[in-house]
Amino acid sequence: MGIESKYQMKVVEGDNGYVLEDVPHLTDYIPHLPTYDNPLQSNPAYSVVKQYFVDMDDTVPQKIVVHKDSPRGLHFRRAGPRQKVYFSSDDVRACIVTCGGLCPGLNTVIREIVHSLDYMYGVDKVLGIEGGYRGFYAKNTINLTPKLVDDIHKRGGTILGTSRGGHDTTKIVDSIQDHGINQVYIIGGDGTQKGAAVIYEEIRRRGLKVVVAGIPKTIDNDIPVIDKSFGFDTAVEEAQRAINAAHVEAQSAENGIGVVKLMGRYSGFIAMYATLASRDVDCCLIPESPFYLEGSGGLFEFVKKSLREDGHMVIVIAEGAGQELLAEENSHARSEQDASGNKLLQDVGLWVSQKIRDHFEKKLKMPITLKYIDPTYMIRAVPSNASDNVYCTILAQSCVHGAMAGYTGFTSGVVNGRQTYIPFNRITEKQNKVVITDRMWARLLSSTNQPSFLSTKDIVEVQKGQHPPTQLLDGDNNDSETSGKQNTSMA
Ligand SMILES: Nc1ncnc2c1ncn2[C@@H]1O[C@H](COP(=O)(O)OP(=O)(O)OP(=O)(O)O)[C@@H](O)[C@H]1O
Ligand SMILES: O=P(O)(O)OC[C@H]1O[C@](O)(CO)[C@@H](O)[C@@H]1O
Ligand SMILES: [Mg+2]
Repeated sequence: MGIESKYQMKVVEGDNGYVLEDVPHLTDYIPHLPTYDNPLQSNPAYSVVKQYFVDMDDTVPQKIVVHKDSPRGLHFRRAGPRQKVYFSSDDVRACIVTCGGLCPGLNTVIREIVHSLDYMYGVDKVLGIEGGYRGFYAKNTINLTPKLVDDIHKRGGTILGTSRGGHDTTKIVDSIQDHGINQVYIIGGDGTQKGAAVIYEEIRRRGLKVVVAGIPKTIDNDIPVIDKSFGFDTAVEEAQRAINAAHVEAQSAENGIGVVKLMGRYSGFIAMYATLASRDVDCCLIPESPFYLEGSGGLFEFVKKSLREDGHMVIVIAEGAGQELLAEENSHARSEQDASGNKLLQDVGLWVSQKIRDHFEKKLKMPITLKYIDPTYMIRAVPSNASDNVYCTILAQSCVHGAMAGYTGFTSGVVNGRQTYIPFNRITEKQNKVVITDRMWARLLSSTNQPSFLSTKDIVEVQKGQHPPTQLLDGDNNDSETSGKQNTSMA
């Protein structure tokens, strides 16, 4: 096996098409670093566990459904504690920062990093950076102790605060150096991980013995490679309350329609899973599946049919759905961005509700009762549920093991149910989206019986494999079962 560096990517190739996309290590740019026995060796909790330390050669495949002759494909380094560590406990000065929008579980991850560092590795110097990236240079720090963080997992939000924008690489790395920090734990979404990648590069350029480790956070579940992001399950669960309310309202009125808008800027995972979970939703609209209102196979026709058959209906719409329809109508509207450069979306829930009202009440003179529910921030401001708490704990522990072992420039993530270290580039190169030619979307369509909004021409082209490679119809999770996407709890 030979190692070559491609754009700071460590790629190891082996027999039968085996490829390991490895993560950087401090020794890649600082040779002859001293090592220490892992303190877990004398920790009563672990010393009796057989093979607790991860074998250096253990890797995790990205594709788990394979054919007899298919290449073994991409692998990631398996996460977990190593026999040797590259920091003595007394020397570690860690910091934790949370960036981007809120997500259930942020506090759990903070808690578990602090606890893991202290209880497993005897590290008691952990700084909390307040207010996201800009907190490195514009805010005070707080000392995070196991006692201080003991019950923060019961609260929503992040005790450190968060923000968008304000990523000044030089100032951030200067601050890391000034504080003598040598382990940086960065919790955030796709933007945050891009920021972490440039911090890592600058640290490496300066030749510092500082580990940069990311933990992916996003309720949109738009981070690629990993099975799912923490907080997603909680958000889907919380969304059920809004859907239930919409259903009750719709059921109790003549021609009742409940419209629920859920988060999901570019990826409709929350809407898709909330719909699949609920069974009360008749139509789910997501950014990846363009829809139309008028004519055969359109939304109005489906609403009319549902009202005629059931007397009521519930529509779930992801906030990023139908934005192209709104843009067509408001072509003069200025496109605005948030401080991180993310496009600010128009309220599609309000828009579609008004369109339905206009169509049925004004055009068809058919009375309807439409209730629009926008629980947007409610689904992400709650504390994480039990399964997300466990998930956050595992992610945090793995991240700490990797940092202590000297790995850097990595994100801690679960791939096919296994803990891995994934290079930043792989995490940031694209966004994870619902692929509407995947089985999962087909399952949803079969469950709601809603129109697919695809034209016959689209369907024929897809079947013939002639459809142009668009983000809407192509993805590397061509079969969500084979990619492990969202299937950690599925057989
Ligand atoms: N390309 C980039 N390079 C450096 N920093 C970035 C980049 N993109 C975003 N950031 C920084 O990362 C932080 C978070 O980014 P953003 O607001 O897009 O949220 P996010 O991490 O994607 O989370 P989410 O979208 O789930 O809320 C911000 O402080 C932003 O300045
Ligand atoms: O917190 P803000 O800036 O209002 O951003 C909201 C966005 O953040 C997210 O919750 C995560 O990216 C999106 O679903 C949503 O569009
Ligand atoms: Mg983002």
